[in-house]
Amino acid sequence: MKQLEVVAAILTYNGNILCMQRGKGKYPYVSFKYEFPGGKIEPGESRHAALERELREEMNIHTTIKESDLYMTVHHQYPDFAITMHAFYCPLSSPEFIRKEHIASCWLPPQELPSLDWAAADQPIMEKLVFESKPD
Ligand SMILES: Nc1nc2c([nH]c(=O)n2[C@H]2C[C@H](O)[C@@H](COP(=O)(O)OP(=O)(O)OP(=O)(O)O)O2)c(=O)[nH]1
Repeated sequence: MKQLEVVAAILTYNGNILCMQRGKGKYPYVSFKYEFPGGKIEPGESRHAALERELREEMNIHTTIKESDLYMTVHHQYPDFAITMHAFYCPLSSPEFIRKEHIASCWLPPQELPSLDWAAADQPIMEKLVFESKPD
């Protein structure tokens, strides 16, 4: 079974989180799902360098990711492959980006994240963001 190692960014600005919608792809269960932008780590690449590269390539976002900003790692088994996904927290100083690969995007406050149709691997990350945003 193919095993992917993926990095993804929880991009935040003004208390909102950037949600990106994938287009149609090879696998129906990830097609059109919402996700955190990122992608596969290339051989020899560190996690933070991979994520910085993906954000530049996919969105023209130039930012620095620190290993200490790791928010959560999830393992998920899809029908045709398994992924390990490392999600990094990444506050932005500007909400500007170019949507090069996704078909839609939106900024949402954490409590509204469950209104979108997320990729299954993202579900635990999304739920943690919602939980941690609740007042005590
Ligand atoms: N980037 C990203 N990928 C995710 C997330 N959740 C999730 O299940 N994935 C899956 C979808 C893809 O099958 C895989 C790798 O992401 P990717 O963006 O490089 O995938 P891709 O297949 O579009 O890339 P490519 O092969 O065309 O280069 O991880 C997520 O939140 N962000």
